[in-house]
Amino acid sequence: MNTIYLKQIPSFPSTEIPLPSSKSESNRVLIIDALTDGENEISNLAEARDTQTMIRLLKTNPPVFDVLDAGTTMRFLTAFAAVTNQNKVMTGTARMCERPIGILVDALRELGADIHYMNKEGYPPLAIHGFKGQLVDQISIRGDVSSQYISALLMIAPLLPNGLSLELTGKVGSVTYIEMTLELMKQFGVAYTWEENIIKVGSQKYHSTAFAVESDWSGASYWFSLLACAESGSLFLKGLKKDSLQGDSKIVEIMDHLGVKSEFVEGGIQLTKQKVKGLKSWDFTHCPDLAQTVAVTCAVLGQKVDFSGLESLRIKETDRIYALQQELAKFNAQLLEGENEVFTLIPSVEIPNEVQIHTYDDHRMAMAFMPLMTKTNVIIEDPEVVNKSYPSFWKHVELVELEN
Ligand SMILES: O=C(O)C1=C[C@@H](OP(=O)(O)O)[C@@H](O)[C@H](O)C1
Ligand SMILES: C=C(OP(=O)(O)O)C(=O)O
Repeated sequence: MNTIYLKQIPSFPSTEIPLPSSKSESNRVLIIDALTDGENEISNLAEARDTQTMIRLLKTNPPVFDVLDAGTTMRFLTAFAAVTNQNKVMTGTARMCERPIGILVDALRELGADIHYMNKEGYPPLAIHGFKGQLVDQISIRGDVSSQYISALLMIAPLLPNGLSLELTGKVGSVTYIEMTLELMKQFGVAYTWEENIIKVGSQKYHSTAFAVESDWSGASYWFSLLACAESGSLFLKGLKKDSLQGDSKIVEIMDHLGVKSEFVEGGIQLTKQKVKGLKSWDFTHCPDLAQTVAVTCAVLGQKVDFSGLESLRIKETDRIYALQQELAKFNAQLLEGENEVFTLIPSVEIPNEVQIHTYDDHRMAMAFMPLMTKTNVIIEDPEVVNKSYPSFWKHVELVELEN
Protein backbone atom coordinates (compact mmCIF):
# COMPACT_ATOMS: atom_id res chain seq x y z
CA MET A 1 0.00 0.00 0.00
CA ASN A 2 1.16 3.50 -0.81
CA THR A 3 1.54 5.82 2.20
CA ILE A 4 2.91 9.24 3.02
CA TYR A 5 4.83 9.91 6.24
CA LEU A 6 4.26 13.26 7.92
CA LYS A 7 6.90 13.92 10.54
CA GLN A 8 5.68 15.88 13.52
CA ILE A 9 5.96 19.68 13.09
CA PRO A 10 4.52 21.50 16.14
CA SER A 11 4.88 24.97 14.62
CA PHE A 12 6.03 26.62 11.44
CA PRO A 13 7.04 30.08 10.25
CA SER A 14 4.94 32.11 7.83
CA THR A 15 4.14 30.07 4.71
CA GLU A 16 2.28 30.97 1.51
CA ILE A 17 -0.13 28.35 0.15
CA PRO A 18 -1.24 28.69 -3.52
CA LEU A 19 -4.59 26.72 -3.26
CA PRO A 20 -6.43 24.93 -6.09
CA SER A 21 -9.53 26.22 -7.94
CA SER A 22 -13.02 25.24 -6.84
CA LYS A 23 -14.28 21.98 -8.39
CA SER A 24 -17.88 22.88 -7.54
CA GLU A 25 -17.70 26.13 -9.48
CA SER A 26 -15.71 24.51 -12.30
CA ASN A 27 -18.18 21.67 -12.81
CA ARG A 28 -21.13 24.05 -12.94
CA VAL A 29 -19.43 26.42 -15.35
CA LEU A 30 -18.53 23.51 -17.65
CA ILE A 31 -22.18 22.42 -17.88
CA ILE A 32 -23.32 26.01 -18.44
CA ASP A 33 -20.62 26.41 -21.10
CA ALA A 34 -21.83 23.27 -22.88
CA LEU A 35 -25.35 24.74 -22.86
CA THR A 36 -24.31 28.21 -24.16
CA ASP A 37 -24.63 28.84 -27.90
CA GLY A 38 -21.69 31.27 -28.15
CA GLU A 39 -18.15 31.12 -26.82
CA ASN A 40 -17.40 31.75 -23.14
CA GLU A 41 -14.03 32.82 -21.79
CA ILE A 42 -13.52 30.56 -18.79
CA SER A 43 -10.31 30.68 -16.82
CA ASN A 44 -8.83 29.01 -13.76
CA LEU A 45 -10.70 25.69 -14.10
CA ALA A 46 -9.87 23.21 -11.36
CA GLU A 47 -7.09 20.64 -11.68
CA ALA A 48 -9.37 18.34 -9.62
CA ARG A 49 -9.93 14.90 -11.17
CA ASP A 50 -13.70 15.48 -10.89
CA THR A 51 -13.33 18.53 -13.14
CA GLN A 52 -10.82 16.99 -15.53
CA THR A 53 -13.22 14.04 -15.95
CA MET A 54 -16.05 16.44 -16.77
CA ILE A 55 -13.87 18.26 -19.33
CA ARG A 56 -12.80 14.98 -20.98
CA LEU A 57 -16.31 13.53 -21.18
CA LEU A 58 -17.83 16.71 -22.61
CA LYS A 59 -15.02 17.01 -25.16
CA THR A 60 -14.86 13.40 -26.37
CA ASN A 61 -18.55 12.56 -25.85
CA PRO A 62 -18.11 8.77 -25.56
CA PRO A 63 -21.21 6.51 -25.45
CA VAL A 64 -20.38 5.62 -21.83
CA PHE A 65 -19.91 8.49 -19.38
CA ASP A 66 -17.72 6.94 -16.66
CA VAL A 67 -17.51 9.67 -14.03
CA LEU A 68 -15.26 7.64 -11.65
CA ASP A 69 -16.04 8.88 -8.11
CA ALA A 70 -17.31 12.37 -8.96
CA GLY A 71 -20.77 13.06 -7.55
CA THR A 72 -21.36 16.40 -9.27
CA THR A 73 -20.09 15.02 -12.57
CA MET A 74 -22.55 12.09 -12.31
CA ARG A 75 -25.55 14.18 -11.32
CA PHE A 76 -24.93 17.17 -13.62
CA LEU A 77 -24.09 15.06 -16.69
CA THR A 78 -27.13 12.81 -16.16
CA ALA A 79 -29.47 15.82 -16.41
CA PHE A 80 -27.41 17.29 -19.25
CA ALA A 81 -27.40 14.07 -21.34
CA ALA A 82 -31.11 13.48 -20.70
CA VAL A 83 -32.42 16.87 -21.83
CA THR A 84 -29.98 17.22 -24.71
CA ASN A 85 -31.61 14.06 -26.07
CA GLN A 86 -28.59 11.78 -25.94
CA ASN A 87 -28.24 8.02 -25.66
CA LYS A 88 -25.78 7.48 -22.88
CA VAL A 89 -24.71 5.05 -20.22
CA MET A 90 -23.86 6.78 -16.93
CA THR A 91 -21.54 4.87 -14.62
CA GLY A 92 -18.70 5.26 -12.13
CA THR A 93 -16.72 3.51 -9.41
CA ALA A 94 -18.25 0.79 -7.24
CA ARG A 95 -18.87 3.44 -4.58
CA MET A 96 -20.54 5.74 -7.13
CA CYS A 97 -22.94 2.88 -7.89
CA GLU A 98 -23.90 2.89 -4.17
CA ARG A 99 -24.64 6.64 -4.11
CA PRO A 100 -28.37 7.29 -4.68
CA ILE A 101 -29.65 9.05 -7.81
CA GLY A 102 -33.34 8.01 -7.80
CA ILE A 103 -34.65 11.46 -6.83
CA LEU A 104 -32.96 13.03 -9.87
CA VAL A 105 -33.99 10.20 -12.22
CA ASP A 106 -37.63 10.47 -11.05
CA ALA A 107 -37.61 14.22 -11.72
CA LEU A 108 -36.03 13.80 -15.17
CA ARG A 109 -38.52 11.06 -16.08
CA GLU A 110 -41.39 13.35 -15.02
CA LEU A 111 -39.94 16.02 -17.31
CA GLY A 112 -39.84 13.60 -20.26
CA ALA A 113 -36.51 11.76 -20.13
CA ASP A 114 -36.29 8.04 -20.88
CA ILE A 115 -33.95 6.57 -18.25
CA HIS A 116 -33.48 2.95 -17.12
CA TYR A 117 -31.60 1.48 -14.21
CA MET A 118 -29.11 -1.06 -15.52
CA ASN A 119 -28.53 -2.74 -12.18
CA LYS A 120 -30.12 -1.61 -8.93
CA GLU A 121 -33.25 0.57 -8.84
CA GLY A 122 -32.33 4.10 -7.68
CA TYR A 123 -28.57 3.82 -8.32
CA PRO A 124 -26.12 4.07 -11.23
CA PRO A 125 -25.37 2.65 -13.74
CA LEU A 126 -28.11 4.28 -15.81
CA ALA A 127 -29.07 4.00 -19.47
CA ILE A 128 -30.38 7.27 -20.88
CA HIS A 129 -32.43 6.95 -24.07
CA GLY A 130 -33.11 10.53 -25.11
CA PHE A 131 -35.88 13.00 -24.32
CA LYS A 132 -39.52 12.65 -25.40
CA GLY A 133 -40.20 16.38 -25.17
CA GLN A 134 -41.20 18.35 -22.09
CA LEU A 135 -44.17 16.71 -20.33
CA VAL A 136 -44.54 18.99 -17.27
CA ASP A 137 -43.20 22.36 -16.17
CA GLN A 138 -43.66 21.99 -12.40
CA ILE A 139 -41.84 19.48 -10.26
CA SER A 140 -41.61 18.83 -6.54
CA ILE A 141 -38.31 17.51 -5.28
CA ARG A 142 -37.15 16.62 -1.78
CA GLY A 143 -34.09 18.48 -0.63
CA ASP A 144 -32.82 16.30 2.19
CA VAL A 145 -30.67 13.79 0.28
CA SER A 146 -28.45 15.83 -2.04
CA SER A 147 -28.64 19.38 -3.36
CA GLN A 148 -26.78 18.17 -6.46
CA TYR A 149 -30.06 16.85 -7.94
CA ILE A 150 -31.55 20.33 -7.59
CA SER A 151 -28.48 22.05 -9.06
CA ALA A 152 -28.52 19.57 -11.98
CA LEU A 153 -32.17 20.36 -12.76
CA LEU A 154 -31.72 24.12 -12.39
CA MET A 155 -28.83 24.25 -14.87
CA ILE A 156 -30.81 22.48 -17.61
CA ALA A 157 -34.04 24.39 -16.84
CA PRO A 158 -33.41 27.33 -19.25
CA LEU A 159 -33.20 24.81 -22.13
CA LEU A 160 -36.68 23.42 -21.49
CA PRO A 161 -39.32 24.83 -23.88
CA ASN A 162 -41.58 25.77 -20.92
CA GLY A 163 -38.91 26.47 -18.32
CA LEU A 164 -39.21 24.90 -14.87
CA SER A 165 -40.82 25.59 -11.54
CA LEU A 166 -39.11 23.58 -8.84
CA GLU A 167 -40.80 23.11 -5.47
CA LEU A 168 -38.30 22.08 -2.79
CA THR A 169 -39.87 19.89 -0.11
CA GLY A 170 -38.82 18.84 3.39
CA LYS A 171 -35.54 19.86 4.95
CA VAL A 172 -33.25 21.31 2.29
CA GLY A 173 -29.54 20.65 2.86
CA SER A 174 -26.50 22.21 1.21
CA VAL A 175 -28.54 25.30 0.27
CA THR A 176 -25.33 27.26 -0.29
CA TYR A 177 -24.61 24.98 -3.27
CA ILE A 178 -28.05 25.71 -4.75
CA GLU A 179 -27.33 29.42 -4.31
CA MET A 180 -23.98 28.95 -6.05
CA THR A 181 -25.71 27.29 -9.00
CA LEU A 182 -28.26 30.09 -9.36
CA GLU A 183 -25.67 32.85 -8.95
CA LEU A 184 -23.49 31.29 -11.66
CA MET A 185 -26.51 30.94 -13.96
CA LYS A 186 -27.21 34.64 -13.35
CA GLN A 187 -23.64 35.55 -14.25
CA PHE A 188 -24.27 33.77 -17.58
CA GLY A 189 -27.37 35.92 -18.18
CA VAL A 190 -30.13 33.64 -16.88
CA ALA A 191 -32.93 35.11 -14.75
CA TYR A 192 -34.72 33.23 -11.98
CA THR A 193 -36.96 33.84 -9.01
CA TRP A 194 -36.80 32.06 -5.65
CA GLU A 195 -39.74 32.69 -3.35
CA GLU A 196 -40.12 30.59 -0.22
CA ASN A 197 -39.56 27.03 -1.44
CA ILE A 198 -40.25 27.59 -5.15
CA ILE A 199 -37.52 28.34 -7.68
CA LYS A 200 -38.68 29.38 -11.17
CA VAL A 201 -36.46 29.49 -14.24
CA GLY A 202 -38.05 30.57 -17.52
CA SER A 203 -37.11 29.16 -20.93
CA GLN A 204 -34.18 31.33 -22.05
CA LYS A 205 -30.64 31.31 -23.39
CA TYR A 206 -27.36 31.40 -21.53
CA HIS A 207 -25.28 34.41 -22.63
CA SER A 208 -21.58 34.17 -23.39
CA THR A 209 -19.38 35.81 -20.81
CA ALA A 210 -15.96 35.73 -19.19
CA PHE A 211 -15.67 33.89 -15.88
CA ALA A 212 -12.71 33.12 -13.63
CA VAL A 213 -13.17 30.24 -11.18
CA GLU A 214 -12.35 31.18 -7.57
CA SER A 215 -9.91 29.37 -5.30
CA ASP A 216 -11.40 26.47 -3.37
CA TRP A 217 -12.65 27.21 0.14
CA SER A 218 -13.13 23.50 0.96
CA GLY A 219 -9.46 22.92 0.14
CA ALA A 220 -8.55 26.03 2.16
CA SER A 221 -10.21 24.56 5.27
CA TYR A 222 -7.30 22.13 5.86
CA TRP A 223 -4.87 25.04 6.17
CA PHE A 224 -7.10 26.80 8.69
CA SER A 225 -7.12 23.54 10.64
CA LEU A 226 -3.33 23.14 10.40
CA LEU A 227 -2.80 26.57 11.92
CA ALA A 228 -5.48 26.01 14.57
CA CYS A 229 -3.69 22.80 15.68
CA ALA A 230 -0.14 24.26 15.56
CA GLU A 231 1.66 25.85 18.51
CA SER A 232 2.54 28.88 16.40
CA GLY A 233 2.82 29.96 12.79
CA SER A 234 0.97 31.97 10.15
CA LEU A 235 -0.32 31.17 6.69
CA PHE A 236 -1.16 33.24 3.64
CA LEU A 237 -3.82 31.55 1.49
CA LYS A 238 -3.66 32.90 -2.04
CA GLY A 239 -6.66 33.83 -4.16
CA LEU A 240 -9.45 33.74 -1.59
CA LYS A 241 -11.93 36.61 -1.55
CA LYS A 242 -14.40 37.73 1.10
CA ASP A 243 -17.46 37.59 -1.14
CA SER A 244 -17.41 34.02 -2.36
CA LEU A 245 -19.99 31.87 -4.10
CA GLN A 246 -18.84 28.98 -1.90
CA GLY A 247 -20.64 28.18 1.33
CA ASP A 248 -17.49 26.59 2.74
CA SER A 249 -16.17 30.12 3.29
CA LYS A 250 -18.00 29.57 6.63
CA ILE A 251 -14.69 28.09 7.77
CA VAL A 252 -13.60 31.67 8.62
CA GLU A 253 -16.35 31.92 11.25
CA ILE A 254 -15.83 28.40 12.61
CA MET A 255 -12.07 28.85 12.93
CA ASP A 256 -12.51 32.21 14.64
CA HIS A 257 -13.79 30.09 17.57
CA LEU A 258 -10.88 27.67 17.22
CA GLY A 259 -7.99 30.12 17.40
CA VAL A 260 -7.48 31.33 13.83
CA LYS A 261 -7.78 34.99 12.94
CA SER A 262 -8.50 35.75 9.24
CA GLU A 263 -7.74 39.02 7.50
CA PHE A 264 -8.68 39.55 3.88
CA VAL A 265 -5.91 41.46 2.14
CA GLU A 266 -4.88 42.07 -1.46
CA GLY A 267 -4.48 38.71 -3.21
CA GLY A 268 -5.72 36.43 -0.46
CA ILE A 269 -6.27 35.88 3.21
CA GLN A 270 -3.75 36.14 6.04
CA LEU A 271 -4.22 33.64 8.86
CA THR A 272 -2.68 34.20 12.28
CA LYS A 273 -3.18 32.58 15.65
CA GLN A 274 -5.44 34.04 18.30
CA LYS A 275 -6.84 32.85 21.63
CA VAL A 276 -9.22 29.87 21.33
CA LYS A 277 -12.71 31.22 22.14
CA GLY A 278 -14.19 27.71 22.09
CA LEU A 279 -17.00 26.09 20.12
CA LYS A 280 -20.03 24.45 21.74
CA SER A 281 -21.98 23.25 18.70
CA TRP A 282 -22.09 23.61 14.94
CA ASP A 283 -24.70 22.74 12.30
CA PHE A 284 -23.07 21.42 9.10
CA THR A 285 -26.32 21.18 7.07
CA HIS A 286 -25.12 23.77 4.56
CA CYS A 287 -21.38 23.05 4.71
CA PRO A 288 -21.15 19.23 4.96
CA ASP A 289 -17.66 19.09 3.44
CA LEU A 290 -16.25 20.99 6.42
CA ALA A 291 -17.35 18.41 9.00
CA GLN A 292 -14.24 16.22 8.79
CA THR A 293 -11.89 19.22 8.99
CA VAL A 294 -13.63 20.61 12.06
CA ALA A 295 -13.92 17.19 13.75
CA VAL A 296 -10.15 16.64 13.61
CA THR A 297 -9.43 20.23 14.72
CA CYS A 298 -11.73 19.94 17.76
CA ALA A 299 -10.34 16.50 18.64
CA VAL A 300 -6.80 17.92 18.68
CA LEU A 301 -7.71 21.17 20.47
CA GLY A 302 -9.58 19.51 23.33
CA GLN A 303 -12.96 20.92 22.32
CA LYS A 304 -16.08 18.93 23.15
CA VAL A 305 -18.58 19.98 20.48
CA ASP A 306 -22.06 18.95 19.33
CA PHE A 307 -22.16 18.39 15.57
CA SER A 308 -25.51 18.43 13.73
CA GLY A 309 -26.51 18.41 10.06
CA LEU A 310 -24.30 15.40 9.29
CA GLU A 311 -27.06 13.32 7.62
CA SER A 312 -25.63 13.55 4.09
CA LEU A 313 -22.18 12.35 5.22
CA ARG A 314 -23.20 8.71 5.05
CA ILE A 315 -23.72 8.81 1.24
CA LYS A 316 -20.62 10.67 0.14
CA GLU A 317 -17.28 9.19 -1.07
CA THR A 318 -17.53 6.85 1.89
CA ASP A 319 -19.72 6.70 5.00
CA ARG A 320 -17.90 9.67 6.51
CA ILE A 321 -19.46 9.22 9.98
CA TYR A 322 -18.15 5.65 10.24
CA ALA A 323 -14.78 6.64 8.77
CA LEU A 324 -14.39 9.53 11.21
CA GLN A 325 -15.35 7.35 14.17
CA GLN A 326 -12.76 4.72 13.24
CA GLU A 327 -9.90 7.12 12.61
CA LEU A 328 -10.56 9.52 15.52
CA ALA A 329 -10.47 6.49 17.82
CA LYS A 330 -6.84 5.90 16.78
CA PHE A 331 -5.85 8.92 18.87
CA ASN A 332 -8.46 8.48 21.57
CA ALA A 333 -11.10 10.88 20.29
CA GLN A 334 -14.72 9.94 19.66
CA LEU A 335 -17.72 10.98 17.57
CA LEU A 336 -20.67 9.71 19.59
CA GLU A 337 -24.14 9.45 18.10
CA GLY A 338 -26.76 10.96 20.41
CA GLU A 339 -30.45 11.83 20.12
CA ASN A 340 -32.04 13.69 17.20
CA GLU A 341 -29.12 13.25 14.80
CA VAL A 342 -26.70 15.15 17.06
CA PHE A 343 -23.18 13.76 17.37
CA THR A 344 -20.84 14.75 20.17
CA LEU A 345 -17.16 15.11 19.41
CA ILE A 346 -15.20 13.97 22.45
CA PRO A 347 -11.66 15.28 22.09
CA SER A 348 -8.49 13.28 22.42
CA VAL A 349 -7.06 12.70 25.90
CA GLU A 350 -3.75 11.30 24.71
CA ILE A 351 -2.23 11.19 21.24
CA PRO A 352 0.09 8.21 20.52
CA ASN A 353 3.61 8.73 19.11
CA GLU A 354 2.53 7.66 15.66
CA VAL A 355 -0.92 7.40 14.07
CA GLN A 356 -1.75 5.64 10.79
CA ILE A 357 -4.86 6.93 9.03
CA HIS A 358 -6.93 4.80 6.66
CA THR A 359 -8.56 7.01 4.00
CA TYR A 360 -11.54 4.95 2.68
CA ASP A 361 -11.16 6.21 -0.93
CA ASP A 362 -12.13 9.63 0.41
CA HIS A 363 -9.95 12.65 -0.38
CA ARG A 364 -11.33 14.54 2.61
CA MET A 365 -10.29 11.77 5.04
CA ALA A 366 -6.67 12.16 3.86
CA MET A 367 -6.66 15.96 3.94
CA ALA A 368 -8.63 16.41 7.18
CA PHE A 369 -6.20 14.28 9.22
CA MET A 370 -3.06 16.01 7.89
CA PRO A 371 -3.12 18.68 10.69
CA LEU A 372 -2.62 15.90 13.25
CA MET A 373 1.04 16.20 12.20
CA THR A 374 1.32 19.18 14.55
CA LYS A 375 0.94 16.74 17.48
CA THR A 376 2.46 13.44 16.34
CA ASN A 377 3.98 11.54 13.41
CA VAL A 378 1.23 10.66 10.95
CA ILE A 379 1.08 8.01 8.22
CA ILE A 380 -1.64 8.64 5.62
CA GLU A 381 -2.69 5.63 3.55
CA ASP A 382 -3.38 6.00 -0.20
CA PRO A 383 -2.32 9.66 -0.27
CA GLU A 384 -3.14 9.95 -4.02
CA VAL A 385 -6.82 9.89 -3.02
CA VAL A 386 -6.55 13.71 -2.77
CA ASN A 387 -6.49 13.90 -6.59
CA LYS A 388 -10.28 14.00 -6.64
CA SER A 389 -10.34 17.63 -5.55
CA TYR A 390 -6.79 18.77 -4.71
CA PRO A 391 -3.98 17.02 -6.66
CA SER A 392 -1.29 19.44 -5.44
CA PHE A 393 -2.21 18.97 -1.76
CA TRP A 394 0.94 17.07 -0.70
CA LYS A 395 3.15 19.49 -2.66
CA HIS A 396 1.58 22.28 -0.63
CA VAL A 397 2.19 20.33 2.60
CA GLU A 398 5.86 20.17 1.56
CA LEU A 399 5.93 23.98 1.49
CA VAL A 400 5.14 23.96 5.22
CA GLU A 401 7.64 21.14 5.86
CA LEU A 402 10.38 22.98 3.95
CA GLU A 403 9.97 26.04 6.19
CA ASN A 404 10.99 23.87 9.14
O1 LIG B 1 -22.97 20.85 -5.64
C1 LIG B 1 -21.81 20.67 -5.24
O2 LIG B 1 -20.82 21.10 -5.86
C2 LIG B 1 -21.61 19.90 -4.00
C3 LIG B 1 -22.65 19.75 -3.11
C4 LIG B 1 -22.52 19.02 -1.81
O3 LIG B 1 -23.16 17.78 -1.93
P1 LIG B 1 -24.65 17.49 -1.37
O4 LIG B 1 -25.58 18.44 -2.00
O5 LIG B 1 -24.89 16.09 -1.80
O6 LIG B 1 -24.59 17.68 0.11
C5 LIG B 1 -21.05 18.82 -1.44
O7 LIG B 1 -20.96 17.88 -0.40
C6 LIG B 1 -20.23 18.35 -2.63
O8 LIG B 1 -18.89 18.19 -2.27
C7 LIG B 1 -20.27 19.36 -3.75
C1 LIG C 1 -18.94 15.01 -1.54
C2 LIG C 1 -18.00 15.45 -2.38
O1 LIG C 1 -18.04 15.41 -3.73
P1 LIG C 1 -19.09 14.71 -4.72
O2 LIG C 1 -20.41 14.54 -4.00
O3 LIG C 1 -19.21 15.67 -5.86
O4 LIG C 1 -18.51 13.40 -5.13
C3 LIG C 1 -16.79 16.13 -1.83
O5 LIG C 1 -16.01 16.67 -2.61
O6 LIG C 1 -16.58 16.13 -0.60
